[in-house]
Amino acid sequence: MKTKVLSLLDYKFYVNGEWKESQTGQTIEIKSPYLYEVIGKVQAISKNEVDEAITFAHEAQKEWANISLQQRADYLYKWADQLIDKQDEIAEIIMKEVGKSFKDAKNEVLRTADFIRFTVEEALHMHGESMRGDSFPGGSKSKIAIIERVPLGVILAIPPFNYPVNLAASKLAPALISGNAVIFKPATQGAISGIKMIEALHAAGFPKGLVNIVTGRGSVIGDYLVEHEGINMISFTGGTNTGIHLAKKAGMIPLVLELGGKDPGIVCEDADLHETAKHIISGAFSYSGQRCTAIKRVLVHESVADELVEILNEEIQKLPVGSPEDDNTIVPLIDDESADFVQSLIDDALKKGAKLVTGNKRQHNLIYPTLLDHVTGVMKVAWEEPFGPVLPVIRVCSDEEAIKLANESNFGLQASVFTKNINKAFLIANKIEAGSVQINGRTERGPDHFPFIGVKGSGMGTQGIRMSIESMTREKITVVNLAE
Ligand SMILES: O=C[C@H](O)COP(=O)(O)O
Repeated sequence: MKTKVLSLLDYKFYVNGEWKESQTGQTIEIKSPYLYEVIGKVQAISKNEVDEAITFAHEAQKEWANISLQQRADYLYKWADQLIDKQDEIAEIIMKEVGKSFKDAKNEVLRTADFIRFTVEEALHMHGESMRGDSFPGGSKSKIAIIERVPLGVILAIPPFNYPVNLAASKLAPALISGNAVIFKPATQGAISGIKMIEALHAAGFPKGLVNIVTGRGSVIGDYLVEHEGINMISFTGGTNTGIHLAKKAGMIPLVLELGGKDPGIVCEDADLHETAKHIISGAFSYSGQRCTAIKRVLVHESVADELVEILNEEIQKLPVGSPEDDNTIVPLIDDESADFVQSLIDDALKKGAKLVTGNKRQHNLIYPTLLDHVTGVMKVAWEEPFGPVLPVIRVCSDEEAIKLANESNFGLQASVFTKNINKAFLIANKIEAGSVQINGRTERGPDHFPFIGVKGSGMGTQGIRMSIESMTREKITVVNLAE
C-alpha cells in the first residue's frame, strides 16, 4: 500500500465525552518508527485533568452499572461495528505509529471487533449462583446466599505499544460490559491508535464520562494515576520492571499484570523438524519479535540441533524484511533504544563465543533476523528478553536439561514443546513453570477466550475473556434468612 501524507495533527484527549486540549498547553510528539518523522502530537495532560477524568468516570459508572446488561451489550456491539467501519483508517494509524505491517494492523482491528462481540456474548451467559446454609455443619437450610458479580468501579487500563488497539480493548470491553467505567492511559507510542479506537467508541454513543483517555508523560501522570484513590482496579500490560514498580505503588486494589517473557521452544529428539521450524520462526519473528509471547530461545536436543539450525536458517532467509507498508514480517523496531538493546545482546553473545548463523545486520532501528547457535548460560541473550528479532539456540543433552533451563528463567509466560510423543509432551509440560505450554505449536495468547496468565516475572492475575470479566468484578452476596 502507498503512504498517504498525513497532516501533522494535534490529537486531543477525551474526557466526559468531549475532545479537549490540555490546559498545560503541552503536547508530546509521536514519531513513526519507520517514516522517521513526527506523525502527530498528543496532549500532555496535568494531574488536575486526571482528577477531573476520574471524577467524571465515577459519576458515569453509577448509572452505567444500573442499566440492563442488554443495553450495555448494544453499546458494545455498536462499538465493534464502528471498528469494522473504520478498519482501514485505524490500521493505517497503527502501521504508521508502531510500525506493524498493514496486514497485521488490520487483523488487529478485526480481532478486536471479534473480541468485543465475544466479550458481550460471554457476559450475557454468565450468571450467579445460590447456596444453602445446611451444607456446612450446623448451618440452616433456611439461610440462602444469592451470589452475584458486581463491578469494581473505575478500571485503569494501561496497554503496551505493540497492540495499541487490541490490548486496550481487551481491557476496556470486559470492564464496560460488567458495569465499570474506564480511565484509559495508552502507551505514548500507540496513543494515536488508542485515540482512533476511542473515536469509534465515541461514535457508538456511549454515555459521557464512562471512558476517558488520558495521554501524558509517565513522569507526570504515571504514578499519580496508579496511586490515585479513585482507581479501583488496574489492568496493565507492559515490561516487567514497570509492572513491578506499578505493583509497589498501587494501593490495596486488584491488579492484573501481563509482563515480559522468555518463552522457550523445547525441541525433542523425535520432533518433526520442518513443522517445528515453521512454528519457531513464526513464534520468534512475527512483528520482529515484538510480542511478549514470542519464542525467545530454542532449547534443542544436541542430536538434532545441526539439522534444526539448518532448517531454521533456510526459513529465516524467506522472511521479508523492510517497511511495514509492504507487509514485511521483519520491520524497524519501535525506537533506536530498543534496537541498541537488541544489538547489545547480539554483540555480547558473539563476544562470548556464540556462533552467528545469519543476521547481525542493522540499518538504523531495522535489525535483520538473527540466529545465534551454541548460546550458553553466560550470555545475556540466554536470559534477557530482547523484544526484537534475535533467536538464541541453546543445545541440551536431555529433556531434563531443557526443563531445568526453561525453569531457571525469571519469566514464566509460555513455552512450546515439540515432539511426536504426546505422553512425553505432557510429562514435560507438567514440569514447566509457565502460564501455558503449547504442544507442537508456537507460543501465543490467542484464541482470546483461552485463559492467559504469566507466572514469576511474567505477571499476575488471569486474562482471557471470562477471566478478564471476573477480574473486574467481585462477588456480592445477599443472604435471605427464611422464617422457619
Ligand atoms: O505482547 C503481548 C501480547 O499479549 C501477545 O499477544 P499475541 O500472542 O497474540 O501476539
